[in-house]
Amino acid sequence: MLPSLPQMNEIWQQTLNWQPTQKQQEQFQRFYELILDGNRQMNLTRITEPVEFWEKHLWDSLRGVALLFCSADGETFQRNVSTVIDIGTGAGIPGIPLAIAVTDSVVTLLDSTRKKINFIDTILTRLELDNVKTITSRAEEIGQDPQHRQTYDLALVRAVGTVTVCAEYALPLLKQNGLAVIYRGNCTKEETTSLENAVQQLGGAVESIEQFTTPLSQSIRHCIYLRKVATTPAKFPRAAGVPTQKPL
Ligand SMILES: C[S@@+](CC[C@H](N)C(=O)[O-])C[C@H]1O[C@@H](n2cnc3c(N)ncnc32)[C@H](O)[C@@H]1O
Repeated sequence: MLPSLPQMNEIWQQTLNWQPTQKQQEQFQRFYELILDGNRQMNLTRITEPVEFWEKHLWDSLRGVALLFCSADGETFQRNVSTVIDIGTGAGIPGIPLAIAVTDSVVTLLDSTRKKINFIDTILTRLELDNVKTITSRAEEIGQDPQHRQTYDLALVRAVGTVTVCAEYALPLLKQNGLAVIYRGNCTKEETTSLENAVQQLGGAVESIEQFTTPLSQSIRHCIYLRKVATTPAKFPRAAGVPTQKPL
């Protein structure tokens, strides 16, 4: 018998002022089971224990986009988030938890590894998700493709590279005033300084850096929020591999 994810409704309520419906809870469970199953063929995640999966994958994914949920006084912080891209999605994290929770957003999952996108394509129907699109490509390539460049309201990047690399991947894809969320464990002063310099070149600004503690293991996490404040110069993103080899 496959292990069951915990419900954790109280924690969802306290941290996001939101609780999954029965259907969403079932979708989270199915996502978890499909990942455990997929893990037998390829390396999708090392986090397989149900409580840890809930906290490190599901809760962490949605905590980073807390601004999409209603605050305690009923206000939604940011309403116009219809197009979302998850850059370097791997097994669909954080994009699939977001697509399950926020059904009126269309979430594009991007990864350069065809095997991972093929896996996601096979699970989307079983998750009953019709608000998800997938692309096998590199962020450097679609960032220069007019069909994608400057078309997204929100870009998410988790565990893909250094903060400046993530900024170079995300900012070209955002519409004016769009928001990038870079999920991090740590965030050092040196990283913040190099990030400030990089985002200026990319037409962005560091809006905020949030530190928070995870609700069960009490680990420290950071989310860096970048706002697109100007057009990104045409030379960014640079050719495939250059952002990592020569970070801004
Ligand atoms: C460590 S995994 C993180 C997966 C997921 N975001 C998570 O948090 O579990 C990094 C993923 O980014 C993808 N990736 C790395 N560089 C990329 C690029 N330039 N464009 C698109 N995907 C990239 C890799 O193929 C890999 O699946």
